[in-house]
Amino acid sequence: MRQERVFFWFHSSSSAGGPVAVQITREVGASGRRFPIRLLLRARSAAAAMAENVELPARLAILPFRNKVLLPGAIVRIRCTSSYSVKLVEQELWQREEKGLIGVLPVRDAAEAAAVSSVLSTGSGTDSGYQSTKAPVDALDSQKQDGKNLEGHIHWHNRGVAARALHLSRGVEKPSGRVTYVVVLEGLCRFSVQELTSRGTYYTARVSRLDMTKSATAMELISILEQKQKTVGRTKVLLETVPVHRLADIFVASFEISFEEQLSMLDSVDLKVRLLKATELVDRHLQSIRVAEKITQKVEGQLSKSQKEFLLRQQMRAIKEELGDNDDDEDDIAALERKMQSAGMPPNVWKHAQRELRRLRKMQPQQPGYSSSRGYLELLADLPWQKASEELELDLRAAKERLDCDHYGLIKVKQRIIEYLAVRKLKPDVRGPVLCFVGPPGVGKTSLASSIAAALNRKFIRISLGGVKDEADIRGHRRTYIGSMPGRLIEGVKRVGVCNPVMLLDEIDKTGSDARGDPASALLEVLDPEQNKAFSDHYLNVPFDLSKVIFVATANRAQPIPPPLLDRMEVIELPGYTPEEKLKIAMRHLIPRVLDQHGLSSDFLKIPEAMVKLVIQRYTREAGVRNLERNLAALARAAAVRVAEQKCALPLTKEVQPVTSSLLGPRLAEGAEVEMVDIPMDVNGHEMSNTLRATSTIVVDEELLEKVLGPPRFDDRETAERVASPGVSIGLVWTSFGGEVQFVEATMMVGKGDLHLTGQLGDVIKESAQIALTWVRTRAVDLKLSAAGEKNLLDNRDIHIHFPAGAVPKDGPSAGVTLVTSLVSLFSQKKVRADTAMTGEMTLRGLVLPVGGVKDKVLAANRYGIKRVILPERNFKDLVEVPSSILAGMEILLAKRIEDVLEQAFEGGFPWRQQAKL
Ligand SMILES: Nc1ncnc2c1ncn2[C@@H]1O[C@H](COP(=O)(O)OP(=O)(O)OP(=O)(O)O)[C@@H](O)[C@H]1O
Repeated sequence: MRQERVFFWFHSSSSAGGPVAVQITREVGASGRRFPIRLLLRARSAAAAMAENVELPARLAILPFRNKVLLPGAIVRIRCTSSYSVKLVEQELWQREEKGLIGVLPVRDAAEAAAVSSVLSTGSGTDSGYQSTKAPVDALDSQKQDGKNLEGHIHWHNRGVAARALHLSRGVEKPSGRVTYVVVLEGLCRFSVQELTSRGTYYTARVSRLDMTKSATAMELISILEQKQKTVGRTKVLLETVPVHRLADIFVASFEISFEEQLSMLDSVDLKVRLLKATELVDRHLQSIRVAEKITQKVEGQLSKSQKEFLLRQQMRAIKEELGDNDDDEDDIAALERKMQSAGMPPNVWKHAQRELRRLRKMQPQQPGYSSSRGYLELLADLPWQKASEELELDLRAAKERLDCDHYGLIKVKQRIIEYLAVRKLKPDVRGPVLCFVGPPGVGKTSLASSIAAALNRKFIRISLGGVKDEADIRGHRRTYIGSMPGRLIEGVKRVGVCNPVMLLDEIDKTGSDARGDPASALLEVLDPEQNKAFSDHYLNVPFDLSKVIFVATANRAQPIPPPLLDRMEVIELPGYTPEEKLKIAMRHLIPRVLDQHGLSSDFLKIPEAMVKLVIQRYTREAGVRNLERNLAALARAAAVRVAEQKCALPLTKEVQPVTSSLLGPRLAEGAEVEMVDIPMDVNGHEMSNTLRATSTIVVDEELLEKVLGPPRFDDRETAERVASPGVSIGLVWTSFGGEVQFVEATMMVGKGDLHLTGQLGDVIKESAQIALTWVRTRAVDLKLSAAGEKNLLDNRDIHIHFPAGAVPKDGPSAGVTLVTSLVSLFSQKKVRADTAMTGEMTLRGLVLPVGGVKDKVLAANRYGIKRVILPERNFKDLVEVPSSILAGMEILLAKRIEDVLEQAFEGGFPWRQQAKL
């Protein structure tokens, strides 16, 4: 058991008074366990008053304090274990009825005393000389030196303090049976030693009280002292209740001062001297506190806020570690904070993030909001607030080369892209229009956008908007929703990791609106350069700057795009490819890519041009090249299987040529030696490839084509078969897949003249059907469509018109003339020509209006092997777009009126000139 001193700092509320230290002594067990501190200040004030009236006996038993002074007013708790002190306490305090007084006398070793006495005796401010009594002591022990004897020569100080016991407790140690005491002593008044005598085991001294002398200056000093020590709480109570002349002792007792200073305080009997000394000590103490404060402030000032935070966090971490509270989660949060710090958020976002982080810190991981809060902060930390890919000086020639290298044809489109890039080069922060590539699937819209990104040395991200009907898909859900997420744009930016990517808004025409809001209006904000500087995502809840992003949009058709959105974009149309273009694309781009994707090279697989042509004609009927690419990939897969099989078979003999078991069989049967060859093979299998090169190159022929791709899916006989009966006509329409050939079938039965329409038709096409029927009915007589005497024939029949490919939704006005032709064919029972397709919108007056997508429509007819196309006359100028190679093999007929269409559509001229056969 040992003792330690504990200081309590009472801080003044005013700036003038510094902190006041109150010292308490407490015990520390052998194991290091600290016993609770009992603050005895309350007792002091009452005791201080009593000390004034204390009657000092002539003799006092003397308890020596080694290197320590007990001052009047101070309280100390000591543990007595030596026989000297135990005896003294037992006889003087324990066994007495009324609690007696004992004298506490400082002692020190003789050598030490000799060294200091000379200094002290001449020192100023001491009102009495330093005289020590030299006496041999056998066994002296005080509070600390348990079991240690004060042997040899020691110096007794000639002044001490009478003390009384405030508390006394007795203990018996087991198994030794040794008695110990714990005494709480309070210093009362000073005395001087007249004579020191040994009385059995301990000393007694004849003493005389040293009374202080009051002086006016002392009171003045006390008032200064009081000013300086404006304290709170218990210390204040102490100041108010303790007589002023005792304060000096009390304060000094609570300071950490040297033994010499303590002695000199003890020796200062005169109040004036004592207070002067106390003031000096208090001053010194205050100064040291102020200096310490100043230093701390200076250091604090130098530390930036974040450094300070870092230090505090480190401390907190250390404390938690000490408490065993430091789990992985804390580490995670610290890592998250580091990540947030390096994310480069703008100040307002950083503040917001800090607030959220503080919330997260207070939460337990099991708490419901924890993971959502964490996910949110992760997003904030992951978003590229500042991070951008470095834009190199744009080399237009290189960009052009890149576009040419990636894409065949598309000359106009590439030209427009180069113009766009040139403007960006001259004015990098230009708020140019958003490019929107419109065209059927597989014509290279996506790959063009990625080429733009490559040319600008920016990252590329594709955001699919197909089927997005909910505004929240674009803007995210508010965090109040369970499972809320950021919108696709913010998610995309997070994924790409830079704030200036090329962002492809794919299939912008496929967004729709419903009760859950309008995604197009959110897109308006995104595409508006004025607004996208502070794009607000509901989940993110803080603005994000999208102005550095280059947006490119794609759509299959421009028509469904809401006009305000279309207005913000520059539409670049990519029409479908002609068979020749497809062939070139396949030979130059698709085949090398497909071979590469399948780990093959042209040494293994050769697809001759003629075969590619066959694939285009017989296995695909599309505007783009996606299916073509798919079919080529199927060929490559089949080849890969063969090559892999050959790899297994080859090691049998090096003479195997070609590697087939049919050849190998007879040779082995003849008894030829089979020589085993080791074919060295590196990691990429190059050696193997070289060996195989000589042996087998698969060349695709018609047979292999059918084997792999199956029987041809399309041929030119289809149209002839489908228009084999009256009532069927061939139209050309424009769908999201580009130009298409659309058959229209009409039939009639006895009824009330109703019109039935089937085939997933939209409102516009339904209305076209009504218009067409009305047109035909009103002209039935002129057209000689009804038999004599059966004027109302058409009124007594129900008409059913069906558009095959019933699963595909259809809409648009350009089926008008096709519908009329189909009805006329039905009523006249004449077949339309199988080699003729038509397109054109009609009105009730019968005019054929110009239509859009002429090039695509002509290309579609070409794909179906249709040789004649009837177009409204006004579409004449659009024919320039149609490649001459296509036009060369076709007959384009221009119609001014519907009658012109009818005249061309039927075999043998005008059907209405003949008698209708109903
Ligand atoms: N002119 C071309 N030159 C070379 N390759 C092309 C060309 N046009 C298309 N391709 C290739 O065809 C494939 C399909 O193109 P892409 O995915 O860009 O089509 P898309 O028009 O974006 O289709 P979707 O509308 O379905 O998104 C890609 O592999 C692309 O490289």
